[in-house]
Amino acid sequence: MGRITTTGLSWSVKGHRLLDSIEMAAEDGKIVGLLGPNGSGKSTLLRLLAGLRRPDTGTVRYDDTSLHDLGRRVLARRLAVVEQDVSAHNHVNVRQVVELGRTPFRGRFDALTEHDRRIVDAALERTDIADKQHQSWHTLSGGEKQRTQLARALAQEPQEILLDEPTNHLDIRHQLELLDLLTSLDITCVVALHDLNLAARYCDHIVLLDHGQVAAAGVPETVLTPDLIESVYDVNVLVDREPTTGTLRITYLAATATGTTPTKAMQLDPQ
Ligand SMILES: Nc1ncnc2c1ncn2[C@@H]1O[C@H](COP(=O)(O)OP(=O)(O)OP(=O)(O)O)[C@@H](O)[C@H]1O
Repeated sequence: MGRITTTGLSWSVKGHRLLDSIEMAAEDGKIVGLLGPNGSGKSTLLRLLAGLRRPDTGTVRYDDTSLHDLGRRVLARRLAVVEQDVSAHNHVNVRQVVELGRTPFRGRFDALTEHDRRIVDAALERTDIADKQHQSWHTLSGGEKQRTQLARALAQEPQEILLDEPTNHLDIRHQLELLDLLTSLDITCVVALHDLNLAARYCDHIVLLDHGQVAAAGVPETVLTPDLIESVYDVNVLVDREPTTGTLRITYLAATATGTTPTKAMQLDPQ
């Protein structure tokens, strides 16, 4: 089991409604993509799903239990969160960061067991970061930090993972590997993404946010249409299928919003 649902979820700051009546469902073992322009509410929604913010109205449910009724420790044992701005881990190496994933299963002063160590080894291998396990966290590249954070999440052996733009620092191979890995796991994933082609290829279900509201939700074919993409992102696109795999393919043609059209001054001087 690992179903996440929300009903009527709203959240405001200083009178500004940043999320408005969000209804969404992430079914067991599926990958749900949260899409939307900058500031549309993806990270905020992930924080509400993680219980890091309390909604003004509405409920988040894990299976049939509301987040409010799940104890912190129970939640920590089933839910992993991979945040966008990774908090600093000072004076620790990669392996020690990944070992943090075992914290919810240990007593405060308990040493890691052999079982814990095997899980940490497997997580380091699966995320291709094992060769850096003794390197200091603060010396890692952005992509290595992201892979380490994912390894920590996997070491938690969660039923659900929330990921905020987990591919933004990754090179192309590691982007594909990360999403292939998520696909291969039997874990419910809610993942904020900017790359519509990655979303089309890997997500079972997409929730498209616009100004804190759900503009559309469904399988990639029904959400990633030229009309919806233009109305939410102000970009003209061509949507077709990649001929060898048949995957939906989005080609960006031009920004349509007046504010984002290149001005004369931004264009190359022909002389
Ligand atoms: N604590 C806060 N106080 C004031 N405004 C906030 C707060 N948290 C979020 N916001 C605003 O809410 C909006 C949604 O932010 P959020 O980070 O959820 O967007 P996002 O879709 O994740 O954007 P991005 O793609 O840029 O990461 C933004 O306009 C942001 O400035």
